[in-house]
Amino acid sequence: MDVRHATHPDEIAKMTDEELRARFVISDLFEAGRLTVVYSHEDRMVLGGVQPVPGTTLTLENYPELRAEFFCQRRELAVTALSGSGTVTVDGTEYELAYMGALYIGRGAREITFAAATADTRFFLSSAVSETAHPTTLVPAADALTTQTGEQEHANRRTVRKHIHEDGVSSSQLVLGITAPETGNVWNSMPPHTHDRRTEVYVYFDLAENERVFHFMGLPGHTRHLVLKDGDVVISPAWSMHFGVGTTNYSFLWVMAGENQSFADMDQIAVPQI
Ligand SMILES: O=C(O)C(=O)C[C@H](O)C(=O)CO
Repeated sequence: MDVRHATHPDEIAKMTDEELRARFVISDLFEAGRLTVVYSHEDRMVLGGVQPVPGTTLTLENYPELRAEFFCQRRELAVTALSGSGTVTVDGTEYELAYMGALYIGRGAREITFAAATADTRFFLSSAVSETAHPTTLVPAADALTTQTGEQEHANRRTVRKHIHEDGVSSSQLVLGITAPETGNVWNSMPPHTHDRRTEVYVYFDLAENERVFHFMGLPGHTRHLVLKDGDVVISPAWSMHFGVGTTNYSFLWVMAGENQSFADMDQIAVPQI
C-alpha cells in the first residue's frame, strides 16, 4: 500500500513540481483487473481504484498497515461508480452500482467484492476511520441531493450532487458528492474556500484524453498548480484551497473526512486574495 504522509503548509513553497505531485496526486489508481489503494495520513483517509474485468471479481483485502483483522474493522467505506456499472457484494448482499451512484458501507463489513457489468467500469473507494456502525446504503445518482450553483458570466455554472452528507445517508466522517460544470463552464469551487477541519480529496473524471484540469492548491497568496488528467486524484490537506479550471467541462468526485461533516463549514476566500 502506497503511504502518503501529512504536509505542513510551509513545505509546499520549496517543493519541486515532481515532489508536489508525489505528495498530493495519485495518477495510477485505475488499471484493468486491479484494485489499488493509497493510505493518506491526512485524516487517515484510504483512497482506492477498482477496475474489474467483466466476468471476474476483485476483493478488498486487509492491509498490514491497518493492523486490523479486516479492512472495515474500524473503517467506513464509500464506493462510487465513475464510469460503467457493476455489482458490489457486501457480506453476501449484492448492490447494483451504476454511473455516478455511491454505496456507503458501514464499519464491520467483512467481505467486499467488486464485479463489472461493462469493460469501462471504474469504482472509486474512499474510506475513513469510523467509531460507529452506520447502515450500508445505496445512493443511486437520482437519489443524490442535487443543487445548481455558479454563474455563466464566471464560467462556473455547475451541478452539485451530495450522496453522503449530514442530512442524508449517515456516516461517521465521510461526506461525499459529485460536481459537474455545465457545457461551456470550466471553473469548480469558485470562489475558493478552505475548511481547516476537514481534508478533501477530488477525483477528476468524464475528461477526454486530450483535455486537462489545472487544479490549484495552497494558502491564499501562495498557490501552486497541478495539471491533472482523467482519473487523477488530488489530496487537499485541511489548510489548502482546492479549486480548478478545465480546458473543457468535466465531472469531479469530492470526499471529505475530519472534525465535522458540515458542508457549509467553509472559510471563503475572495478572488483578489487568491
Ligand atoms: O464546485 C464546488 O463548489 C464544489 O463541488 C465544492 C466541493 O464540494 C468542496 O470543495 C466542498 O468543500
